[in-house]
Amino acid sequence: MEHEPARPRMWKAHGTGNHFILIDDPEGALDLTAQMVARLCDVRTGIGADGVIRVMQREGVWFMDYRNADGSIAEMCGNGVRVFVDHLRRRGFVDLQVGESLTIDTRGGTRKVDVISAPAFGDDAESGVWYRVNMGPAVLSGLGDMNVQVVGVPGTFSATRIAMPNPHAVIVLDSAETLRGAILPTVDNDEAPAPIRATYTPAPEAGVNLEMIVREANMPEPADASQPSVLSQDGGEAGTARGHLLMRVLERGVGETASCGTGCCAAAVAATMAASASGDEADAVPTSWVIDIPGGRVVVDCEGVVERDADGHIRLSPDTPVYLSGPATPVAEIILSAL
Ligand SMILES: N[C@H](CCC[C@H](N)C(=O)O)C(=O)O
Repeated sequence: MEHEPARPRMWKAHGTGNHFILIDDPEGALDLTAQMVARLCDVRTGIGADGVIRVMQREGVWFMDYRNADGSIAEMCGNGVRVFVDHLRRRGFVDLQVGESLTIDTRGGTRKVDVISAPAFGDDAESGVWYRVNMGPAVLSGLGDMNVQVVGVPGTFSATRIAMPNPHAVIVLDSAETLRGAILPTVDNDEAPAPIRATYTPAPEAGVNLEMIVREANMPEPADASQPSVLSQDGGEAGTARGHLLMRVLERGVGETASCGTGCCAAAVAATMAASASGDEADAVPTSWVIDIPGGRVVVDCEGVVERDADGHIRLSPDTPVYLSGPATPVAEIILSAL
């Protein structure tokens, strides 16, 4: 008797509202097409997700095969890395306790992930765990060479473009109210109806993720100086100046999402560059940022990433990594009926 090939097992999980379908494929046997990814991610006729993560191994190393909701391939996904490692732990693929680390592989290179205790301001009572990811160095791809217009936000904004290594354009808005007023499509920007499309001049050839940030004057409670930093658990500098950002994001290949990990890293680096350029005393420039996105809160640490060369010009260190810390939350195991 002929047997149907076993269907791959799938799960749904999110990292601060950036939601993913995980497909177990340890042997890398599945032929995952762009069309399959797009069908799974369709919120009406599929499961609905911002992206698909195929859980596989390459030469004995766990590899995050990440795809955007439209089926396109991205180099990296910061929230995805946390969700990926959390899934490996829950499935028993790895044995990893708080205080331990795992190095995984992605198209953007290897990433070391520490399992840490959730900080006091995290809302992760269930697991009590956060993940802190070494996201590698940020690369400056352009400063003031791209203008951005967003529907609902008056004016034209000069972008700070940063590769993490996926491409990001960060613009700074003046207030939380302005940020709330932005109208963003829920599909890839190029596919959106013209009246709600964000405009990039010049248009980025391989697309771009857009981050809109607002710097808040005050730290959120209770994440003030009296709280232990999630960063200090791994040698982060006690007394590092901290800042607070609000952010919304328009993801390449997806549309507006509730969170973007690589985008938060790009935003933190851009905010540190802006604070350095505004002439703040070096030790008052925040290098650790609490970032509130619509789907929750993450922390980005970029100590030593923004440097000044001998002529006083701001540049990014090619060797110093950016760290992203945040939660990972399982949602469901999926049994497909159709698709
Ligand atoms: N749409 C992005 C990839 C998703 C990254 C994001 N979800 C994250 O958490 O880093 C891109 O095409 O570059």
